[in-house]
Amino acid sequence: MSAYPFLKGHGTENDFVLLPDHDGSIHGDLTEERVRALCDRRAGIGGDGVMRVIRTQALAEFDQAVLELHEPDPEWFMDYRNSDGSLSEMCGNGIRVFARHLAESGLIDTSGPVAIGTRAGIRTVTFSDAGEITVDMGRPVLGRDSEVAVPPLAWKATNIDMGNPHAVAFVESLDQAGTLLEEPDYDHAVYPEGVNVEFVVRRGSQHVAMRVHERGSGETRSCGTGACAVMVASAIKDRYAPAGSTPAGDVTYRVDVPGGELSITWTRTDRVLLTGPAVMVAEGITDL
Ligand SMILES: N[C@@H](CCC[C@H](N)C(=O)O)C(=O)O
Repeated sequence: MSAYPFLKGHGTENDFVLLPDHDGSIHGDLTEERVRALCDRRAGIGGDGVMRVIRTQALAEFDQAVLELHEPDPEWFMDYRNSDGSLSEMCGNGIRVFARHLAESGLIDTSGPVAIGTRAGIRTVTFSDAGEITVDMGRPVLGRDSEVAVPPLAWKATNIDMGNPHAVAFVESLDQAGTLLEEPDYDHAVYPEGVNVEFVVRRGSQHVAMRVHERGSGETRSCGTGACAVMVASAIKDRYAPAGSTPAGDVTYRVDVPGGELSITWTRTDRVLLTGPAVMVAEGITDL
């Protein structure tokens, strides 16, 4: 069995195992079963997901094809997998941790914006002097609203795609979501690929708090794409932008998650900018 280097990091306690695989040689070894073993919090390293750090030139055909739809060609690609081994298109906390790792390893120049490839397309990250990282998460796409339920309770859910699917439910109290040990019920016709479900309460003006049940990982302490979906749904509800339109001016919300706090701006040019911390906590060797 080969030995592979790994790193561990988190963004607002949404935690990840990173596998540097610059030339793509471990691709075939990273089975769903191995991802599950790496993410196991008792028998493995533990994490909400695994990110393979690979040069885009070394990507397999499918992911190459995704990136060819987007310009310019980024040097690095975030190959994200949930803790159950399933692939996801995008991870807002993960991409900051991914960028932090590239920066700390001297693999990117952090004096300007850095483009990173994902299955949702290219995302650009910017480093601030204060140590936080801002990700241009692209445009929010609104879909058909539906209902989510934690029986016996059910709520109307706003459908927002941030590169991956989200159902945002405004609740009276975050406790209403219960233990979230089970996946909330959702409309499979609206979300045939599954969905991340966010529960939101208002905390103040342009300030909300959320819990999330992530597709493929269960309840996590934070979700960057989820926080962006929550911000957009809240801004629409607060009439900063009529549904299907953009805000008249840039609008910023604070989004509290169980693992910390994120700041999100929806610009009048329809970009969603996610700002938050990214921390590396460990590194070592694994046989996968
Ligand atoms: N935690 C992430 C999202 C990870 C992927 C998600 N579970 C999915 O399957 O879409 C984030 O910070 O955005």
